[in-house]
Amino acid sequence: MAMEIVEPNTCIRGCCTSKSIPLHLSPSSFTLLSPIAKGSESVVYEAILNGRRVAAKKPILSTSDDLDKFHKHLQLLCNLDHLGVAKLVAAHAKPPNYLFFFELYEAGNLAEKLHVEEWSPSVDQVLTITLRLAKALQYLHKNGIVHRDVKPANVLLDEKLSPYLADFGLAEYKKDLREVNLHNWRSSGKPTGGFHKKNMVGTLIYMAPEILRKEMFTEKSDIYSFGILINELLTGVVPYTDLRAEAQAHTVLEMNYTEQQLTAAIVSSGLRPALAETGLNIPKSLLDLIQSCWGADPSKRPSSDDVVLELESLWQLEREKQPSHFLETTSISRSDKDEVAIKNTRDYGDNINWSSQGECLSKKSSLSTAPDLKSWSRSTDDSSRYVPIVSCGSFATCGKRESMEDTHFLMPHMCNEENIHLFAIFDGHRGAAAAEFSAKALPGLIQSLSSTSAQEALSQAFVRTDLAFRKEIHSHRQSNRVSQKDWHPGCTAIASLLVDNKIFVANVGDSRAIICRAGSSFALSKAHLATCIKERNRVIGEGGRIEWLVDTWRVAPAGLQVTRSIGDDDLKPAVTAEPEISETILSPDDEFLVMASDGLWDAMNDEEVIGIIRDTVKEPSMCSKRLATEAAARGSGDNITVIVVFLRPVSTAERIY
Ligand SMILES: Nc1ncnc2c1ncn2[C@@H]1O[C@H](COP(=O)(O)OP(=O)(O)OP(=O)(O)O)[C@@H](O)[C@H]1O
Ligand SMILES: [Mn+2]
Ligand SMILES: [Mn+2]
Repeated sequence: MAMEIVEPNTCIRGCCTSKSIPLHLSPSSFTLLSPIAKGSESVVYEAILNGRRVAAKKPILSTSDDLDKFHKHLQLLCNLDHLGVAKLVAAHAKPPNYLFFFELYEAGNLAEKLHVEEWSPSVDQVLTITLRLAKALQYLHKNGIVHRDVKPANVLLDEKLSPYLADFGLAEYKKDLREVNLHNWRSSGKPTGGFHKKNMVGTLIYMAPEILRKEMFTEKSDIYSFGILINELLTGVVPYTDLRAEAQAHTVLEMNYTEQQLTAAIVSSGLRPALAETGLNIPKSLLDLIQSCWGADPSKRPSSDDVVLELESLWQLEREKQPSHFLETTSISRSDKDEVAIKNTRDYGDNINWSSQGECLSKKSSLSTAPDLKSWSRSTDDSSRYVPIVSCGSFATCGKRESMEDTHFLMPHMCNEENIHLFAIFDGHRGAAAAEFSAKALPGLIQSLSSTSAQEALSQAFVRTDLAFRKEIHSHRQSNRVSQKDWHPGCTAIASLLVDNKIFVANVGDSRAIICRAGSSFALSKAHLATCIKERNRVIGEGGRIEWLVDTWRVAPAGLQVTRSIGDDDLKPAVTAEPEISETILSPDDEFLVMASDGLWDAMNDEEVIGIIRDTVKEPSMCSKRLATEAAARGSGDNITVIVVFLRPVSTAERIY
């Protein structure tokens, strides 16, 4: 879509110009939709520009200095054009709207990908990503620009997971750096927004020692940050929070480093994040490269040209190793506890993107009625009530299985409501289609039902997700996009909705949720399995068949162990999507909530789960990761997804160090 350029194509002051990027936009050409992220210096929205989905970055402009900065930022962005740099597609530089429009990068930023989704890239992926980013840095440095804020949160990913360097809010031309360096630049280096703000000491951990000492900033400082970033990609660990690297972790953990102490240790004692371990197929020369990038002396660090050359040769070597690598991964065997009686069922609908189908439904339903989640709070109008302070994290792994059929989402502060949070896990069977669809469809449906009670909204949303998914499958079957006519994918679903001091848990299937209350476990849901007499009778009462198949009671003929689910078209209505819902009032006794798919509960009981969280650093995603890893180590053969939600504030020291 080519956008019209109105001449003269300049900003209102005349200082920004571009041949290809439109700088005049009529107010009707764009619409801001929901916010994607709130940074320290801007809010980023999903937006529509001339009918196309884009990201709109709206800087927070409060002083005339900020306005000067906006123009400088725009001048710089107008001059950038590189495959590895987030693309500016248009800008609006007139009062009252100052907006940058960028290409929308669907997979979000690299920090969230690593630490929220717990993505662990292969060495090959790390090399592909870092090579592209190194080329972007090389391009900037060649053009006399230093980025000054290189970190995973400022790397955006498209759906193919190709990286784009973003956020030029602190970037400067080298020629202007002298002046900037004289200015106490730290005043502009605020901690970063969103996920980071909650979890770490801002940008500090990516800053080169010379900057921490408040000396000159050069392009070699970008190289330092880049070294930290490569290592973070390889380890999946937020710098200086590593628990696996015994020696360093202990200094950092036990000494309760403050921001200043950490700075001092980086500057004077050469403290660095724990280096990735060679054991994991990581080439030694990559580790050498990281260490030379984060060396203390800037003049000894490689230039971006050097880094590109080195990464290019490593990437080549890795490519040559590829074939044998593939052989290794395909020889893993599959053991399907749930699906012994089910024919091989994967891949039939592989050309369909079930996530985006679900998302469509979610969008449609949330647009149809303006959500008013506050109404759930209003119904409990005791103003003196206790309200938990929530922090959440998750971890998901496919474990010993070949494919991942679990999905989940975390929506703290849903729709920007301070005290409303939604968390859910879906465990797919007979393929991942239903789980992928439901994880995207459910949030919008729940929002659209905010005019009813919280229980009713949950219940209706489950039922409607099920109906919509089965309708979708049906229509694909009709249009022959699903090649296998008797393919009936399904999933379990568990959703916890926190509204002020109440928690509502809706469940179908065998995922579970518990809270730790005054030190003991308290179940918020119960599993729906054919081994449970009440469920068995219900299924039979609704015309279903229960048989002893292979090793246990199952719903026939498909052989499903769970008696409630979303999808499973062939077993409806007996295998219902109507959830059981519990309502629990929270008090200061309640420490944390744990939700997990059966992969966890098969390997440990409630007390063990609570015990493990007790002796893990109080950071929810680390707790989730430890639980899942422990369950896998104990032999759980299934996909494992864990969500941990702390219901009381944990001190920064407990959380980070
Ligand atoms: N084009 C985009 N596509 C998708 N997501 C984006 C895009 N631009 C920004 N985001 C999201 O918004 C977040 C903040 O963007 P950005 O870093 O540009 O803002 P900022 O206010 O400068 O933040 P910071 O706090 O890092 O200074 C990013 O980390 C990313 O998650
Ligand atoms: Mn940023
Ligand atoms: Mn920024």
